[in-house]
Amino acid sequence: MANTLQELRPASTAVEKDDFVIPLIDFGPFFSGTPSDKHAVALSVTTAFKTSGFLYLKNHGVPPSVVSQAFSASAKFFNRSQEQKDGLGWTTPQSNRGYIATGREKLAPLEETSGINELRGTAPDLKETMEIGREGIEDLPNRWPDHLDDEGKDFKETMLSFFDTCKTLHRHIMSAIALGMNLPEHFFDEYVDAGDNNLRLLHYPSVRKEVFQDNPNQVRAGEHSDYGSITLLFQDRHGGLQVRTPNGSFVDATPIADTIVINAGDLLARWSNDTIKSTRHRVVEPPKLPAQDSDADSLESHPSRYSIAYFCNPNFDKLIEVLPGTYGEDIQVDKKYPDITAGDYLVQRLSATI
Ligand SMILES: O=C(O)CCC(=O)C(=O)O
Ligand SMILES: [Fe+2]
Repeated sequence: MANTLQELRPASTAVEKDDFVIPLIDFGPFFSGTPSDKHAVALSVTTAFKTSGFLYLKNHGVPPSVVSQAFSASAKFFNRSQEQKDGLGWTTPQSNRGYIATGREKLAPLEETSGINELRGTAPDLKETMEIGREGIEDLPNRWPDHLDDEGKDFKETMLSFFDTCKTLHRHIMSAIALGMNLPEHFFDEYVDAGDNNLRLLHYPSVRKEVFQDNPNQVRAGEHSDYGSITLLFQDRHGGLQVRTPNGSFVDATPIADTIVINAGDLLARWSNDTIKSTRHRVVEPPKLPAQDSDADSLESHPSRYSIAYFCNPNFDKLIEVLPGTYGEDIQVDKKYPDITAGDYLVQRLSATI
């Protein structure tokens, strides 16, 4: 049995502050290792989700060239005129597709969404995003720029392919979670095969440093937890992502080349009867650079930052019932949540922030 302390220990540590650790996990053996290697990876992944709620993944099977192609198509998209982007605007939480201009969405913790309009006014998120949903849903078209020009056609092709690549990785990670929770490896397959996921391209425009000096509440993206099952986050090298530790302080989730930051969302926490944690995070002014890059520190503005978040969800029509093994008389834990369909849960959450 692979359940020894040694194998529970993740490969290495990516982020550490006080007792809070975000591991860097090598996913390679999950694909090609022995059954016991695979089990060890699964336990590392699940342990990370149960403790910090976050992990960094390497050897995840998404080639660096595929990631850089997605980043380059994203940068070209945000470089379009405001008029073209507004012409592809986001409309409703039900559709959750299209372009969202700076200041429209204000991410906030669930219990604070009532004050959201006030926050939107004083310190709007300094970001613009493009939301891409599952392709081919009747009445919910993606807002592609393919009718604009060839670059728009390339954008569509790149993003559809990236969506599928991420969808496959989602399935593998859910298999790892299943094994790590003593469920059959393919337990979640029927919950994730539809790919009701959301690909969000993010652009944090270049911003003058005095904006942060003048307003201590100013952030690039407000503190929040994600809504779905897991999020695959690809970040560029600029930094600014921070994760909240249990004592309420924040720790930098510093970019590590060729890794994906993966965090659990609220619906997975609920599904797991809160054995898995959905941890709050935010994006702030980038941290000061190391001495050798100090030239950039003397500039008046921070450069643009790009990131790509792939929000994974269970199929919208699936009923989410608290997972077996996370409650019951034998472990003396109550079932904390009633059943809800994934789609109903997610539309409720999205409606609160826009
Ligand atoms: O841009 C990032 O690094 C994080 C974005 C994020 O957390 C989100 O969009 O939910
Ligand atoms: Fe997030």
